[in-house]
Amino acid sequence: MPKSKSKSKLNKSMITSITAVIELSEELESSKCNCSTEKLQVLQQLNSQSSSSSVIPSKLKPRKSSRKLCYSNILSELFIINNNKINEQKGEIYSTPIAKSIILEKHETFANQILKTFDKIDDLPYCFTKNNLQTQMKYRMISLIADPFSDQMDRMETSVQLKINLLRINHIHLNSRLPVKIISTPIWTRYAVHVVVQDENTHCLRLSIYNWSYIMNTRQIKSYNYIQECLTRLLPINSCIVILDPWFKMCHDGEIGLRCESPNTHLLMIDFETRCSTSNRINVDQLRQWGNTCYQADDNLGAIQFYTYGLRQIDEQQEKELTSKGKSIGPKTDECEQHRIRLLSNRCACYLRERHAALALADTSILLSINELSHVLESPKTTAGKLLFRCLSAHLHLGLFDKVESLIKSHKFNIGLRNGENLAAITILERELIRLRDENIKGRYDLQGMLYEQISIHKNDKPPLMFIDLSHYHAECNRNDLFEVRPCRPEELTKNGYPKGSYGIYALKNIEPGTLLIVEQPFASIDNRVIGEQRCYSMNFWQTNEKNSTIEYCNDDILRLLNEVEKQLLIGNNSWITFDKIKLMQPIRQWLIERKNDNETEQENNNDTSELLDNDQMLVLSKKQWQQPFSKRLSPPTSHIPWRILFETQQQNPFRSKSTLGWYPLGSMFNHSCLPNCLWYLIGDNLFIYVCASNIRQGDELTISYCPLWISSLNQRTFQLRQFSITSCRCLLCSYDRSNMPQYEIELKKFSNLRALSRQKNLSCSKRFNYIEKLNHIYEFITKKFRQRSIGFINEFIDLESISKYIQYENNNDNINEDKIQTFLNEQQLSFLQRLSRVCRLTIKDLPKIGNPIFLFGTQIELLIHHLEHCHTHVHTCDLKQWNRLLECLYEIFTFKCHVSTSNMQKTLNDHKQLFTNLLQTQIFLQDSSILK
Ligand SMILES: C[S@@+](CC[C@H](N)C(=O)[O-])C[C@H]1O[C@@H](n2cnc3c(N)ncnc32)[C@H](O)[C@@H]1O
Repeated sequence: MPKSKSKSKLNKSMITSITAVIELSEELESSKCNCSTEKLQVLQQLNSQSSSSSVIPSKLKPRKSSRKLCYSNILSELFIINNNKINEQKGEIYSTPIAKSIILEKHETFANQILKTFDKIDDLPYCFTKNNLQTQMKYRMISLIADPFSDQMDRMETSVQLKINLLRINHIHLNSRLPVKIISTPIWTRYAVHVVVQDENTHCLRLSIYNWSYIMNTRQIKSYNYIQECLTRLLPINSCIVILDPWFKMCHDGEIGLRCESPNTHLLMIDFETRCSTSNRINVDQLRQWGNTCYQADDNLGAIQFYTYGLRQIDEQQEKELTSKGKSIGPKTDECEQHRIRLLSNRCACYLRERHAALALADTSILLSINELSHVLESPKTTAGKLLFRCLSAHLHLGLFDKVESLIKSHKFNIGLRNGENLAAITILERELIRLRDENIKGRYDLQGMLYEQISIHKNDKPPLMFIDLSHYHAECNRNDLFEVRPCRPEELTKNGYPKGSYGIYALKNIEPGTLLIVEQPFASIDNRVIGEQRCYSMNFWQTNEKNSTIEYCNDDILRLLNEVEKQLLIGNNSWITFDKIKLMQPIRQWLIERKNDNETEQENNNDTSELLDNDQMLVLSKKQWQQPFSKRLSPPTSHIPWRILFETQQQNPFRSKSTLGWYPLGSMFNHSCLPNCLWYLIGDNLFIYVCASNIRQGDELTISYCPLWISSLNQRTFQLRQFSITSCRCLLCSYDRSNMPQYEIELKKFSNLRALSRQKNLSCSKRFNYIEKLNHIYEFITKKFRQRSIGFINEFIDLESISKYIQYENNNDNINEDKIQTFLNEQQLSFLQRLSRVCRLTIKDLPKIGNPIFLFGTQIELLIHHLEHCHTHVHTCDLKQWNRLLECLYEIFTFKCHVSTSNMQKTLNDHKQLFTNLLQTQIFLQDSSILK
């Protein structure tokens, strides 16, 4: 494509984006939808044939990761918040509240408008919601306590009671409470629930509840109907709630209302809680049914809550009966026990689905504590059978393989397991037990099988239920005999440019390439493919610096993952083990240390001690302390953690694949290097990290790459690393590249410009060839000029090869350069192995011992395989054998010895081909630069 044409096309697309943004902005401004703090806007309808990308401005499309916008000025305009209005009214007391009828009428109009919007969404392909994360960054808190309700009750008791006409506008009333009654049906927009509330004086206000775990999208995406059902259970008309630290504000739409940013900590569902815990209001059966409804919708947090209410009611009933009979301990009634077993079994299923195996095991422990099981097994057969399996699964998930084996063999389990339908299941269980043991103890995984499964799962397939579908479940593996997680020493911090207080992973021994280090299951994860099919995109933005108004934004999937993190914490809060898992992740760890320092400083000040521990000493002390797990009975050092800290943790998280985004606490202790010695990939949501470089000596740091491998441009790598808060990487590659600036970058830029030109469609063969010759010239130049670089220009090598291959298969209609082209291609082919060896820093004498196997990881090996398959006649038989040995060795390393290659050349080639085809389809760290392939 000629330069001018491509430029005009670019301009055109920019104009489209800007126009659409302005249109959107204007629509937002003039919207009649006055009752909402967020306004739903629908972009013009696509005609059914046109692709989404032609209409949605590219800048509006959700990004895979959070990054700075180049259109920040336009967006600043678009998102301008009417601060003036807010400031005008700051602090004023709302002494004459607006009439109830007006508020209710507005609410109804809004409800109708929202309904229409939801209707419209079914017809319209895309819809955008703007979502300002500023308030979440400031006010949203994540609860870390076991019983949030009693914590809220405690806070309520010590707070001052307020009424609506005593509230100050734009003010957060700390240490206060506002008891209110629900007087309208709640309305759900995608981010908030709006409802009208009334105080004891019958004064009314709109209350907007944001970030409510009951209805938020987590790993599960909740349907509109399901959310409506939840809301009728949670906020029925006339029910009472208490708002803690009420925030009364002028909203963006000019309306005055209450805003609750952190309902899990600030909204006391007093009526809901009483209804669920008092047996004469809602009975155990009803609670179980509500739990089952949640469970069917895969809302396991909701289900756990209802089953727990049910169990509590049974306990209370029993206690009451016992005290009324004057007995301290007496026989439990059969009916009660049946109820209890059912509830425990169901709750256990939820815990297993959410991978809280320890909690699941606690729920099944009733089975282990009963000596004579026949009594339990008299309960409906299916319940008892299920509970037995759940008990075994919980043990399996915890890696207690020997225990599972002995339980299966034990007499008491046999009664329940060896009958009819259970027999088949037990056979499967016994088989999977062998596999899981191999995975956990020997680190042997069927990688190719797992990858294949991953690509063959259809996008809309629901993930299998883990406790039944054991074949999809994989054990964790942790070779902590080979490495340690420890704070970096001062000299390591300086050398690598890591921030103060950084941790890293260090080898405890010399480690061979192809050694598996960890297979980790996520703390929380989401399937990020689902979101691509959602019709509603939101622009989640926040200002990093209020003075210069830099606007950043992130994708919906990041918010969904953070909601999932919160959900995991809420589920696991009754055992501190859950928070314990993430407390070492950098931003969380630092926050805890800062808090500890603050608290101690405060204490010291109070004690009037002027002598403070110096900072470094404090860090060392704190680190030791954080490394120890919290005792089960002790609470974490803090009852709430700001959501912002979780957000920052996510900003440093490199672990995502084409299908999954997750938190891996151990994996996230690895630091980055552009020339790493370890590789990682996600298969499903299992994270694999293994050593792939040679020469790892005891004490060496083990590193991974956070960005795609083999990007030659230092600028590009720096840009990518910035999203992980790494401003200037000091690895070997970056240091070398930086020392050769600016020429280094200029030459690469020349290469990439020419590459773009050579990839244009509809070029004549000779023109394309012209570009290829120039490309080759630059490639040769940089290869020589920067020969001291630890690794050659792999991506440029791949590009050149694939463009040359393209020309080989292209119809050459102008015969001008035919001979020249053919000669060039022949030479390229003949010199391929030599050039590959040069770029991957292999020397023939090294064969089959590879200098550094990691250099061959990527599309370059695909090219090698292609070459050996199609051009083997050019290769000397003796050399061919050596290359085959090299490939065999590499295959073992890349699959960390899970798959052994045979000396059958064709098989080795096929194995590699399959592995890399599958990795390319599932991972994002391998760039498929061969676009013309
Ligand atoms: C996923 S964490 C890695 C573990 C972390 N060092 C810790 O102390 O827990 C990522 C963070 O580590 C630091 N980091 C990792 N690799 C780095 C590098 N090559 N240069 C500078 N900082 C790095 C950055 O602060 C980054 O945001």
